[in-house]
Amino acid sequence: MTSLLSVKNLSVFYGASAQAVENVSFEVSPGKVTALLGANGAGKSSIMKAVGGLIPARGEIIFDGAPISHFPVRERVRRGIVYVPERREIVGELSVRENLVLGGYQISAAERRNRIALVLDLFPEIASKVDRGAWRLSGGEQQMLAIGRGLMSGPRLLLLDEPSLGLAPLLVRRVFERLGAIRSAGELAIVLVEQNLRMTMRLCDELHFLRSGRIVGHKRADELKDETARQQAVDAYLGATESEPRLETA
Ligand SMILES: Nc1ncnc2c1ncn2[C@@H]1O[C@H](COP(=O)(O)OP(=O)(O)OP(=O)(O)O)[C@@H](O)[C@H]1O
Repeated sequence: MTSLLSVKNLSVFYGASAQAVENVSFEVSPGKVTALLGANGAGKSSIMKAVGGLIPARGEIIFDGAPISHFPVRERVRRGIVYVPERREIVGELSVRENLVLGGYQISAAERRNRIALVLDLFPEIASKVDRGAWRLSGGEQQMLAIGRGLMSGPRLLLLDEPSLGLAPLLVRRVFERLGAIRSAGELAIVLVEQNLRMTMRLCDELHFLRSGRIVGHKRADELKDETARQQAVDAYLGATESEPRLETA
């Protein structure tokens, strides 16, 4: 299958000498979920932000056959790439609806109304609170709003940075259920950064393991179906030399 996203020899530097990502290459096919796994500081968010255009990077980023490295965020969003950041960054002072409108700032008013209806359909938890201040939502609801806002522009590639961060296990399950629904609905591809390996396994097709800014391993989800295989992958790619491994296998 032709790739939707092709990342080639991506490197990210913070300052002249601090290299956070080193020659990372991977492909994402339309409609597939790709996970980036690794301990804290491995470079996962930096890769996502570089693809989303939020930070500068070296290397090639090809989206839908076109090089996009020189495009600003706005143009990447227009082409269908949306980054949903790790800490949600919803605007608490605005209502749930207004937050969704922000996500659809590039589309027509009619399209925006349709998209809001679709998002609220997908996330009934926030549908009943659509005219309330977003600050009143629970952590899980805020995460749903952040994902919903990401969906407003009708993306073809959603970059989801730790959607389960700080959520109780039941809410993690709910968020992942909805991601499963988004996934089965169509051609939307997702690149997911997650610490929860078990949930990620259920959702994703491909997994890339990162350590110190490099991809050190790759598995298809079907190669990691049983606990032993998962543990072996964690030990081989993430475990021993990381000072602080933080990958939930349960
Ligand atoms: N704005 C920044 N300025 C300087 N260094 C940074 C900046 N952002 C990240 N880094 C460094 O780059 C490296 C990779 O960070 P990054 O946030 O990409 O890792 P991560 O795998 O997403 O970590 P986590 O799971 O903790 O979010 C780390 O060493 C981090 O300290």
